[in-house]
Amino acid sequence: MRIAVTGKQGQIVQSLLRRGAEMDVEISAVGRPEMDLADPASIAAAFSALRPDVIVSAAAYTAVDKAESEPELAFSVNAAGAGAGCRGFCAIGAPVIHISTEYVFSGDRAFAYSEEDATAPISVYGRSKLAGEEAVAAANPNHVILRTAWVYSPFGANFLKTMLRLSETRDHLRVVADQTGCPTSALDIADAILAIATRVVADPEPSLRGTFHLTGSGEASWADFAEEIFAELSKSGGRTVGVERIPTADYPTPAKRPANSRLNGDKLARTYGIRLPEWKQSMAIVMQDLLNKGL
Ligand SMILES: NC(=O)C1=CN([C@@H]2O[C@H](COP(=O)(O)OP(=O)(O)OC[C@H]3O[C@@H](n4cnc5c(N)ncnc54)[C@H](OP(=O)(O)O)[C@@H]3O)[C@@H](O)[C@H]2O)C=CC1
Ligand SMILES: Cc1cn([C@H]2C[C@H](O)[C@@H](COP(=O)(O)OP(=O)(O)O[C@H]3O[C@@H](C)C(=O)[C@@H](O)[C@H]3O)O2)c(=O)[nH]c1=O
Repeated sequence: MRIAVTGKQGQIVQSLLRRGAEMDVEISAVGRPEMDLADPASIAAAFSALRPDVIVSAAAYTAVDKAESEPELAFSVNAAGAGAGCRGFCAIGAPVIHISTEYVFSGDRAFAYSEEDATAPISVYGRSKLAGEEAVAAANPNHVILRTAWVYSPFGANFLKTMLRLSETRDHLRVVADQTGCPTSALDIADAILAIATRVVADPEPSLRGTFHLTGSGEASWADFAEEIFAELSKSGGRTVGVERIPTADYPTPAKRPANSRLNGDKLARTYGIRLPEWKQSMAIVMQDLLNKGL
């Protein structure tokens, strides 16, 4: 199976490339400078040379706070760019697996969100990703949209690496405790993408298409996540860092985040038999990876 993925340095791209190398799957990463999602002409040109069996649409404008002051760029990459990319993919005839986010929801409800729940994004990033889902679905009926959340990995920028970096200069951090979700390892997402790709390439069954939720199992607040990171760090002989649990109101940011970021993964479990491991288990693996590299 040949896979093309958009983006080069992103967490999910890098995780897919690692898993692809381990499992001997051919994966081509297509991204800047040759392919810029803000430049539709570059998308068509980049894909005309490729003949993948499946495309993973993983590139996105992911700077949640910055998007509030750059809405045009966020929309051109996450909505118009994602849609233009998928029209190109559709011409190739390949199915597309598009990655989206729980930030398409408002976070106002008390339970984990299902695929049928109404979307109502509260940030520019969330609105641009929702517009991207709509553009992808309109461009290519042969699609799987995977909504995930709170992604971390040994690669790129993420909350886990931010906590480790900040802990180098501080023995105490203030972290919000009233937003709940589930931390999700990009390596686990890569495993799921490869399993889903294998199925959609081989089987035209309509129920394998559509929107699915995919996060680590269990739940946490950002403060729980930070405490677990520092517990792992200290277990490995590293620094001791205290976490002060604070309300969102005490950590003002340009973009609003959903109070409830939890996603219900039952549909994916039912359809594909995929459920990701408990988040603490996966986090320990990523921490070990980073600590082995001396980070
Ligand atoms: N991070 C998270 O917590 C979550 C992420 N998601 C979604 O998952 C997907 C992957 O996220 P993640 O791996 O964390 O992303 P990263 O922020 O790690 O990387 C973003 C990727 O998008 C590429 N990119 C950004 N702008 C452009 C552009 N104009 N043209 C081409 N490529 C571009 C980057 O390119 P380059 O290689 O040049 O740097 C990079 O490869 C995204 O769709 C995101 O919305 C969903 C839920 C949670
Ligand atoms: C650095 C820091 C953040 N926080 C809070 C702010 C915020 O509410 C929360 C997470 O902050 P971040 O900016 O790292 O996370 P954020 O960029 O909002 O993460 C999101 O990224 C996009 C791409 C997604 O799709 C989402 O699923 C989600 O993972 O932690 C603290 O409370 N203390 C701190 O020291």
